Amino acid sequence: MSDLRIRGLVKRYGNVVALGGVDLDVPAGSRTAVVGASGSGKSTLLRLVAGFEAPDEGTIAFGDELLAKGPRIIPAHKRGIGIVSQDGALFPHLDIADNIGFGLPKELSGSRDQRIGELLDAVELSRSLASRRPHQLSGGQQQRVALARALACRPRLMLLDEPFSALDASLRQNVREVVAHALEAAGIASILVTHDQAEALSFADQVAVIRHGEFAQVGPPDVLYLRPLTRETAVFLGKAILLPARAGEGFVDCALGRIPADTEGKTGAVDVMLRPEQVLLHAAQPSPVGRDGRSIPATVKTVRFEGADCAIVVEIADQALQLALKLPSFGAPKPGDLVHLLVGGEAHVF
Ligand SMILES: Nc1ncnc2c1ncn2[C@@H]1O[C@H](COP(=O)(O)OP(=O)(O)OP(=O)(O)O)[C@@H](O)[C@H]1O
Repeated sequence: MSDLRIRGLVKRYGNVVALGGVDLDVPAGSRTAVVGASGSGKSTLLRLVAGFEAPDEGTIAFGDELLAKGPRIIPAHKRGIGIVSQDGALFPHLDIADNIGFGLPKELSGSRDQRIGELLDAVELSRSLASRRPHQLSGGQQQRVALARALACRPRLMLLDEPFSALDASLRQNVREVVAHALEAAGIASILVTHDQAEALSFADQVAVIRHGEFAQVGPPDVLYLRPLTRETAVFLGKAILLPARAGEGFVDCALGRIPADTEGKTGAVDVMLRPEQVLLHAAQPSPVGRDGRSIPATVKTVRFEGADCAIVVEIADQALQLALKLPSFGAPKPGDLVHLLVGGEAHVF
């Protein structure tokens, strides 16, 4: 199986540059997520890869096979690419078996039922649902049928266009895991477009952050989350604590004391980023460790219960600095409590 290679892809709509020259490699069997705000160019990229539209410039290829070279394109139905859209787009007048069977080659007639059964298994749906119509299934079940239908023709790439966005939060995670597992089992590469950062980070091996038609950063999810190239990407991907600091070799001095950091040759005044979950909170000891030690005394200002976690604001007294943290609700402190802050892991230096 070949990798998908996108080079210098440009798409304009009149004066609007929807894609400003993007490069992307999607290795065979891997999962890529493209995440960006509304209007950033996600759907445009998907439409060009699917073959629904032609680029103005650039190439899309599988190995040596060119799918698009500027406006000259291979049509969508000859690309071997499957698509699952936001609403699943199942045929309402066909039952589930026929919806899935729609994608199967005609010559398969004898083993058709067997294959439909296997596809239902692959997306973890009971075979007993085969005779129902789409409206007799839940939203999550419908999306799994949509995936089964798209898997039926054994595509070399699956495009997932916000397929989980209409589902409620707990179901979304479950369907996402089923989809990821089914794609992995079938060895099919995928591109998920989403505006949901957590979804992108948890689904993919590779995440591309798109902004104004260009990739701000492409890489493994943990690298993007912990080592974003810019502050903008840092705050787009999750809550961030941004602090001024002075960098030495492998560490920084900041309001949270001296902490290890990926300084990579940078010295002097820098900005650093920590994720809130890196700041751990301990009940104050009888003799607090001072700023020159490893933990920093602080006062809890507010605690907001959010279920499993709670949002806590602490103030580092002598710095008049407030930090917003996230902690497990179980055993959380109360407003007014004196606590110690201890940083886990490295700070990221910009
Ligand atoms: N057919 C079109 N004609 C004119 N402009 C378009 C067309 N399609 C997209 N655009 C513009 O191109 C830009 C990128 O649009 P695109 O739909 O790719 O964004 P998106 O990231 O998918 O947004 P959303 O998350 O809201 O779906 C936007 O500025 C949009 O207005």
